[in-house]
Amino acid sequence: MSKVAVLGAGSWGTALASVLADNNHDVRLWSHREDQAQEINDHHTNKKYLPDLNLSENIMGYSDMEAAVEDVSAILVVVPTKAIRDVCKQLKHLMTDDQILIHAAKGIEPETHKRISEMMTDELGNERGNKIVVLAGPSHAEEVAKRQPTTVTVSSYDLGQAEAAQDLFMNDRFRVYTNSDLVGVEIGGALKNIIALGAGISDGLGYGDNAKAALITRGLTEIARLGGKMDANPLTFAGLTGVGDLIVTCTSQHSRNWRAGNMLGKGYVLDDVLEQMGMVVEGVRTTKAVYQLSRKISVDMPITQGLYELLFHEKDPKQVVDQLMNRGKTNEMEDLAFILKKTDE
Ligand SMILES: NC(=O)C1=CN([C@@H]2O[C@H](COP(=O)(O)OP(=O)(O)OC[C@H]3O[C@@H](n4cnc5c(N)ncnc54)[C@H](O)[C@@H]3O)[C@@H](O)[C@H]2O)C=CC1
Ligand SMILES: O=C(CO)COP(=O)(O)O
Repeated sequence: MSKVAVLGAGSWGTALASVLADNNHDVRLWSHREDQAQEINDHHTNKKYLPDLNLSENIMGYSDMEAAVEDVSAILVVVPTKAIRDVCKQLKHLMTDDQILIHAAKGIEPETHKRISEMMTDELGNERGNKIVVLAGPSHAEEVAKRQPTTVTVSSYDLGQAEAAQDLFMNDRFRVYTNSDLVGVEIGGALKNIIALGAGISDGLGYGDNAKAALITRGLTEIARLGGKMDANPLTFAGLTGVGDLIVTCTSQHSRNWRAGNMLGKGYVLDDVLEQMGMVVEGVRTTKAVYQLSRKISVDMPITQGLYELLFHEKDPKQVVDQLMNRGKTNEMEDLAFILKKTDE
């Protein structure tokens, strides 16, 4: 079996480390906090992020990145989007060409509007960048940690690398598909967090299932509209990393984005919500990034726009709902036509 380094010991890094350990790999779980690495080694727990999980003896905590990545066959980066560049800068001089590089983060960078693999490529160079694998899909850490059935997708410009990642993770509780559309997989994974914030707000306001179904469906349309413009394959949005992740994040109380939205809908202010969450809520920064990007490349994204105004200009949630409901008349088929056109090509 292989040695694998997992960089990032939050909830998702820890859950994925457990999947790897179940597959009998030797897992080095790196944290930038020494006390956390110590807790993993001394108590085989990571109480802050997954309080009910007893970690396998196959998982060792590391706070020294150099030691964590030495001689491993694969490196998995699982930190929030805002820490990706920092981690890659440290990693650049420590990794070797033969190591498989996977990331499992979901976000778009506000300043540059870049996807995670693009940010990593900036830091690590094109040669390395072309081999990066993304792992995404409907997968809350809390359920993966309990070994509940979960499906994800891995994608890379280099299919061989994606298949190698599939082999590392796949087991009878954690089913891994490949998909060659890296852009679509990353866009779906990042943008569903925006819509999940909206779904949480809708629930927090006391609206029902009709409103949530509308958000999910119309949210998917605007994700696919932006994705189409970014050269994603629109069919990807019908898959696990599109509608699959949208459903789980908009409907699960495990979702940090849904929970943050729910508090906003109940009237809490953003700073207090983020402080109370204590874990990353990627949708907030991604909303800003995607709103700006949509303006730059002229893609109509009314839900994202409403959420941007709510999050960054303190617009009242009810006013945002009114704004969405009172938009001009639209023909649904015309709206979706570009998907048919794209898949015909
Ligand atoms: N939690 C989940 O169920 C899932 C999360 N994800 C994605 O995985 C990524 C990580 O999320 P979570 O693990 O949930 O976050 P988290 O909030 O549970 O943990 C974040 C971890 O990153 C570490 N960190 C923060 N800044 C750092 C830095 N500058 N350098 C090194 N480490 C740093 C923190 O100490 C913490 O261990 C996000 O992009 C999230 O969207 C994707 C799928 C599922
Ligand atoms: O990406 C996720 C599930 O697939 C996790 O979503 P949250 O960050 O909203 O918890």
